[in-house]
Amino acid sequence: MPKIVLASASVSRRRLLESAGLKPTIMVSHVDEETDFFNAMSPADMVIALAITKAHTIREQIDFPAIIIGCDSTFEFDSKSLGKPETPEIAIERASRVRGNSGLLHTGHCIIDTTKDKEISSIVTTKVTFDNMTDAEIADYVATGEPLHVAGGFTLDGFSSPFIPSIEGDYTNVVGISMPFVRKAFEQLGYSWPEVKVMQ
Ligand SMILES: Nc1nc2c(ncn2[C@@H]2O[C@H](COP(=O)(O)OP(=O)(O)OP(=O)(O)O)[C@@H](O)[C@H]2O)c(=O)[nH]1
Repeated sequence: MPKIVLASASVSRRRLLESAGLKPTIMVSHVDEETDFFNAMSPADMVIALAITKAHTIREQIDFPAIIIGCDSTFEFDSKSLGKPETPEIAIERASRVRGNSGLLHTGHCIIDTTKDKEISSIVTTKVTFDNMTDAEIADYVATGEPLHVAGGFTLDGFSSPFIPSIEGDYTNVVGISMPFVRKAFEQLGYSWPEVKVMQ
């Protein structure tokens, strides 16, 4: 039985898999995402390219039967990709722009079955709508530090949840990995969900 390997440093992704009963082995790809090559792509193309790169980077490092899952998320607003804000100033500027508006949270997924040499890659997109946050609410939210390290600078399941009245599409996709997509991908690879849950 192959191991499930999550090619990600994301605690949110690990938690999503584990809370659905999966037992992933974590292997961080350390892929450099901030290159001109990726930044020149559209938001949707970038997350697929990065998910594939992360999964293949780990593919080259392992010699045991595995199903490798690579992901990348970004928030598309005004046709631009808003990744992790990294600084409070950028986080405040972004929140001021997206308040009262909607954007698209794209997550690229790449799933490689090394035992069958098969690979499934796809993007899942969720529309996220923000309430009108006051300047004080934005400052208070950014001061938590949480938005600095997440795509788009918001957390649907964290401190910004009071400011997101609606989403259209998959909730888990926003948090970091689309679990309905993962289940379908495993089915396409020939594994039932109960089988997947005993892989480790
Ligand atoms: N909990 C939570 N995390 C979010 C949300 N939106 C984005 N993220 C996280 O933001 C991060 C997006 O950055 P990525 O570059 O895709 O992933 P990473 O965390 O750098 O980890 P790698 O896969 O190793 O690159 C991921 O960890 C997502 O789980 C959200 O609403 N809730």
